[in-house]
Amino acid sequence: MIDLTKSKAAFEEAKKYMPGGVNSPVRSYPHMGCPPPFIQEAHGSHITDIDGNTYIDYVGSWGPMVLGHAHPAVIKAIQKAAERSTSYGAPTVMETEIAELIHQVYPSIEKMRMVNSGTEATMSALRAARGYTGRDKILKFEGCYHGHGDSLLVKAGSGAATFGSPDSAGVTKGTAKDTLVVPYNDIPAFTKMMDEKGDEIAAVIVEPVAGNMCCVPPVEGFLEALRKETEKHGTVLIFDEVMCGFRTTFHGAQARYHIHPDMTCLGKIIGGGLPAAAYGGRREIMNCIAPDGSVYQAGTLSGNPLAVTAGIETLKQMMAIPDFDKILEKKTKDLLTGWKQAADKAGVPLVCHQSGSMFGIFFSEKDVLNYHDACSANAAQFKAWFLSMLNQHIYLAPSPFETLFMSYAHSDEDIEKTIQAADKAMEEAAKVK
Ligand SMILES: Cc1ncc(COP(=O)(O)O)c(C=O)c1O
Ligand SMILES: N[C@H](C=O)CCC(=O)O
Repeated sequence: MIDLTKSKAAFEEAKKYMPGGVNSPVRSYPHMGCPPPFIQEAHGSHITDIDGNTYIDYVGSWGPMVLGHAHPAVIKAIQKAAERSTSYGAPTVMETEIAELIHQVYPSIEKMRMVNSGTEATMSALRAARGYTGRDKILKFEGCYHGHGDSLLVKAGSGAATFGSPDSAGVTKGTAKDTLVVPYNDIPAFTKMMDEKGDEIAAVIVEPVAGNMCCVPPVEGFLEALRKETEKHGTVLIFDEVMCGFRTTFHGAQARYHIHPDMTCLGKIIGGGLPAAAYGGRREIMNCIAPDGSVYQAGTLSGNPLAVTAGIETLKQMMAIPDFDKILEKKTKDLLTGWKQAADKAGVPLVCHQSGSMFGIFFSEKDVLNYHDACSANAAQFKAWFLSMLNQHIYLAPSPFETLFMSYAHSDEDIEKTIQAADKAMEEAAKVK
């Protein structure tokens, strides 16, 4: 068993001053039966806690650390930028540089605006879509998480699902009534809703690869149906690629599935581990944003020079490695193949999902296509698996609703060690019904 004495004490102290002792709920290790390791530092594929335990990390700060932690080139670029000041609140050339870079990789993003979090990106994209169409309603999918904006905390995934509060308290009935919800991957339910209400719906927002009910890729025809129906009804189609952007493929889910959304939200990787996100899309829609148009959206720290520098350096490092996304996809596949073999050996039914370098497993006999299926997976087996992996120094997300991430820094040796640990962890899961 790993020793978490110092983390336990730090957690108790933190709980005196912060709700749940954390600044984001899932970090509190809900229902996992151990305190969260409090982190000291992280390098490459490894993360170390204040008790001195070092783990192989598959959380990667929930996605951004695609190059691994403390990548030397990214750190150097941030240090140099910091010497020139940490914020200007005024335009810089580097903001145009990152917008051009992103446009190159995501041609559907003709114009974009930088913000500080994925939450701001989706919230602002929805406001833009409402301003552009003059409509109030939006449609989202059950189990998808788009950050904690009021209108999106309806049937939400991620921590909202983990804590059993997918419909958050504090969201007014008035706000919630404008959010329509349909099961993910359910083409008939979606088409029916669009037939009935399509002309009132400003935007359909979707995680094109869902990553907040663990990892659930779209079924064949789902994203195509979204594109077809939104076009028919003059509804803005928003791809929330905050998580799956640069991971499903370097060019996102929109390239993998050949769908051109009207708007895209990005985050995580584009800040290189610092707070940055962006929303953008068709020029005609983005021209509605102030100061060009009447949809207001602003930010004191938007386009922050440290975050933009870290983002540009991260993207450039990724672009400099041929087949970067394919390399990560292969590492991920190798890992999941080993986990599946471990599960088969232990007689544990396991469903493995992957999209590029994002991945997840379900303790389930049948495939998982939506939030209902994800909720039906065996939570007790997940807990046994998770604790065994942690005790073997493998750092996974402490919830069956979260996705895991591979980084370039993960070596073959890391993957081999993680597969060996899975042998024992699956045996532990097998003991639980
Ligand atoms: C798909 C998706 N959209 C939006 C968000 C919100 O981003 P943030 O946590 O940066 O506000 C997240 C993650 O939290 C996410 O996974
Ligand atoms: N699933 C969330 C984002 O992707 C995890 C981040 C958080 O809630 O802290």
